[in-house]
Amino acid sequence: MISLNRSCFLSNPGISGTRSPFSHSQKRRSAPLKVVALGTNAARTGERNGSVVMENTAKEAVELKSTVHGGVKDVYGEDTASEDQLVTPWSVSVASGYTLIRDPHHNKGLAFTEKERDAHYLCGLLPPVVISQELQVKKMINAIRQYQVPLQKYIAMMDLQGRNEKLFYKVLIEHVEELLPVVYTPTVGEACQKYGSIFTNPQGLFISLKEKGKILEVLRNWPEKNIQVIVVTDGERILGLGDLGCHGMGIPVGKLSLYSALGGVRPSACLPVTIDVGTNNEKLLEDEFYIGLRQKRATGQEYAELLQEFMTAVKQNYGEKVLVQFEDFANHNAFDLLAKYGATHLVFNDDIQGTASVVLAGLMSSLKLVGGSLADHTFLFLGAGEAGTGIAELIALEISKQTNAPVEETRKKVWLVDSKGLIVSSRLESLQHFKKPWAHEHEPVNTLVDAVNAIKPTVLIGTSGVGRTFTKEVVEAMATNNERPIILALSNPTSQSECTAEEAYTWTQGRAIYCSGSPFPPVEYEGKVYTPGQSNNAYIFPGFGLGLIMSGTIRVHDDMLLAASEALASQVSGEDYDKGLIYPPFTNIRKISAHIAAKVAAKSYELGLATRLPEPKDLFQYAESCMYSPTYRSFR
Ligand SMILES: NC(=O)C1=CN([C@@H]2O[C@H](COP(=O)(O)OP(=O)(O)OC[C@H]3O[C@@H](n4cnc5c(N)ncnc54)[C@H](OP(=O)(O)O)[C@@H]3O)[C@@H](O)[C@H]2O)C=CC1
Ligand SMILES: CC(=O)C(=O)O
Ligand SMILES: [Mg+2]
Repeated sequence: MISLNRSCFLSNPGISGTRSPFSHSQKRRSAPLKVVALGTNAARTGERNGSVVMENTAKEAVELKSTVHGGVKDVYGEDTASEDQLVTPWSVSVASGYTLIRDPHHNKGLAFTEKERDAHYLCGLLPPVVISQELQVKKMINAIRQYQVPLQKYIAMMDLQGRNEKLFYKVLIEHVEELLPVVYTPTVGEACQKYGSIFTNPQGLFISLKEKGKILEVLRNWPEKNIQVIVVTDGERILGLGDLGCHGMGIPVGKLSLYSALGGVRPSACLPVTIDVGTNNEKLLEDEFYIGLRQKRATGQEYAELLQEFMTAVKQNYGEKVLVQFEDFANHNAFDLLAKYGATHLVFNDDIQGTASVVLAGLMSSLKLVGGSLADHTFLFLGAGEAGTGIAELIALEISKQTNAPVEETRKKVWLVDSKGLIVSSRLESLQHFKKPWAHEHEPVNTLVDAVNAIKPTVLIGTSGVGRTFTKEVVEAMATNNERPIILALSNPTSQSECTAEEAYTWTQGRAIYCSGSPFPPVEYEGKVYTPGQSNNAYIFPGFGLGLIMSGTIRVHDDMLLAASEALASQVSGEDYDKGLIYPPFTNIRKISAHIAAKVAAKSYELGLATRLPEPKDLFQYAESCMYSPTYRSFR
């Protein structure tokens, strides 16, 4: 085998003179290229058997260079490595035979044609029948439906992802409303809680304190080189389930599968990462199946240094334009990381910024049902952390843009309650920095129901992570003060929802405009069926990320979040409004994501933050054309 540097990979993957036994196939444009790591680093990759397959034809590789490639120069790191640095000796061959059907990027299972079976040494390795991908989808969804337990469905989907990636995405895209609750919230929450017990094949990259000093090397163990999006967690605030340590890996894996299914970012360009600095979850530390470091969380300088090394290595390995999405960090780190790396990297905090954008979109569209402008409303939050203050700030910013009032003024339309009661000026000294802008003049109020009665909000938003905190008394107070109370119970998973759909409709006699973070089924109340909406950042981040990537954006700007909100709100149809919905259905999510991507990219060009020039004429069409398709390719 011949070691491969990037320039020859991009210009001529069918390298002549290779000693691979399948070298004849390398001249074929659609042969599945296999990039193999050999030597010392490969030995450390263990369960990959030192061999991985990259999904790139020569044509695609050249296209990558000219389109959305993430600014990578020295893909394998060999050109820039100094003599004392270790490198991974990558080389290229063609996947075939047993390796091909064990390779999730290229495996088609029974859909390999006769011709492909002949050409790629598959004869005898598969039963005689050849079926279409459509039939495979039908078979898979039927199989998933047989499982009664959601976690079994999750395991079956993860197994499919590890076996046949294209089929996984085709099933997910074609049955998105049915399968989102399986691969994402609420089931992913249960999967994280039981991650050690259900763990079989590792997914994503685990970077623990043990890797301190060699994170760059660890990144280079990952088989894919053209990474465009990284979703990273340190597992400290997994949904509303608290510190799940290394078991938080389910979240980056789930979020990135939505990046591909909902936003069309190629799966090979996505990298899930869990930073393991320990856990303070005693139950996990005592759990014999726990997969992470068995120690208390590192904090302070030790934590900061690991994150700094990670962020530096990411930029060095993948370039300036790789998007790093922070996910489910605890708020004592999340705000600081966003502020620090927002100045030097393309970073996005989904819990602060993605959530803000999705909720603002819902509020914009809800005006069609309740009337008035945003400035006419009063907002009360239960929960003043990442999600709560993130949403609050974007609402204030939007009102400020609409009314030309300073944001310090428009913030006064928004009130927040935390675990100690209403945030008011007398508490200012003791408040965390992200709560301080919300400490308005008011006498202390201890309970949510008292806050509802005192503030008389038109919109009540739950971001507390604590279930059933919108009690009957609270919801009834909202219904007394408002003809159509807007009630958003955003906490995930379902068990943490501030109130159920049934409670919201029953306690308001069907008048509530209700959304939850995790989906609830329709509710029948006094002979009428009410369809609850889902207010989840999954509407935003896939399209938002696509917009950043396709425009080569180098920094995230708040105006892009506002653009994404407007784009999402514009996709709500008259039919949706008739049903009392303030979000469009997820069935159209790829179109919605393309609209969001186009508006985000347009804003980025306007702000001078996009580097992909010239700007495409039709950004919506361009977004659609960039999207990953899970349809099988033919191998010659
Ligand atoms: N639907 C969606 O798209 C999203 C949903 N979420 C969900 O939102 C929830 C919160 O996430 P996040 O903001 O990141 O978490 P944080 O930990 O940053 O914030 C939680 C906030 O809730 C407050 N709180 C906790 N318990 C109570 C209580 N009993 N009464 C009043 N306030 C309370 C905390 O108060 P104190 O500060 O005093 O401790 C804190 O202000 C999670 O369940 C998460 O799953 C998050 C992102 C997106
Ligand atoms: C949806 C999400 O990001 C959360 O609950 O944390
Ligand atoms: Mg999150």
